[in-house]
Amino acid sequence: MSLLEARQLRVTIGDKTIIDRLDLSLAAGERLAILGRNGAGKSTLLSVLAGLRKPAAGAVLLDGEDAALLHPRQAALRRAWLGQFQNDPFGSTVLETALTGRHPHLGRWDWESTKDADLACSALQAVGLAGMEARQIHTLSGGERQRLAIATLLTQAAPLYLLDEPLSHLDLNHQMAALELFAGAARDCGAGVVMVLHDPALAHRFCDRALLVHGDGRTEMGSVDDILTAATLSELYGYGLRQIEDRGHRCFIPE
Ligand SMILES: Nc1ncnc2c1ncn2[C@@H]1O[C@H](COP(=O)(O)OP(=O)(O)OP(=O)(O)O)[C@@H](O)[C@H]1O
Repeated sequence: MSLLEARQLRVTIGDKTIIDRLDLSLAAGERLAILGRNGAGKSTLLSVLAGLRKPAAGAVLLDGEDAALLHPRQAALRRAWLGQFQNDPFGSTVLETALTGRHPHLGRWDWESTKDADLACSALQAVGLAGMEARQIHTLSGGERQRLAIATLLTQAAPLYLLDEPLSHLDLNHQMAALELFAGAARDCGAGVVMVLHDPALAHRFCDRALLVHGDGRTEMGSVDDILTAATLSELYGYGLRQIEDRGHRCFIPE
C-alpha cells in the first residue's frame, strides 16, 4: 500500500487553480522533490498532502485512509510535516521542543518516558545539537532552530516525511547532512519523503522522482533523470539553464 496517494487532486487558492487533476502515489522508501517558482503553490500543495488543508476536488490518502477523515493524532502518526516557519510563542528548551515529536504517541495524561527522551536525544545528536538540550529555543541561531525542527520530526518517527524547504537557514555542510539523514531514513527504515526544494541539483542527487508545479494547474512528474533537464527547468523557472554532468551528478548553471 502507498504511504501517500493523491487522486485527481485539485488545489485552489481563492479562485485560482494551482493544481489540477494530480494523481500521485508514494511507496515506502521513495523520495519525491517538488519544484516550482515562488508562489507557484508548492507549500499549499504540501499542506493539502499533509491533510492540513482541504483540496477543492479529489482526495489524499495517508496509508490508505482519507486524510480528511483522520483525527489530527492519527494523521500525525502517519506523516510528519515540516512547515516553512517555526512559531515559538512560548519559552521552551531544546529537549522539550524535540520531545513534542512524541506527543502523538502518548495518551492524554501520559508523561514522556525515558524511551521518549532517548529518542529525542538521539535525534538531537543526529542533527548536531547534542549538548544543547537545556538551551532556550529563543537563543538558537536560524540554522540551529531549523535543525531542531528536523530533530523534532525525526523524534515523531512517522513513516512519511513532508518537508517544506527543509534546507532553509542551513549552511552547505548541514544541507548535505540533513539530506543524507532523510536518505538514510528512506533507505534503512523505508520512510517516504516528499520535499519542496529550490535546488534542482540537490533534488536530482537526493530524490527518485520530481514533481514540477507550474502554478496554473499544470504539473509534470517523472524520474529525476527524465524530468530534471535544462529544457524543463528553463521553462519552469523562466530562466535559461545549462546542464552539466559530473560523476553521475547533474548541475544546472544559469545562462
Ligand atoms: N490565504 C491566502 N490568501 C491570499 N493568497 C494566498 C493565501 N495563501 C497563499 N496565497 C498565495 O498563493 C500563492 C501560493 O503560495 P504558496 O505558499 O503555496 O507558494 P510556494 O510555491 O510555496 O512559494 P515559495 O517558493 O515562495 O515558498 C502565493 O502567491 C501566495 O501569496
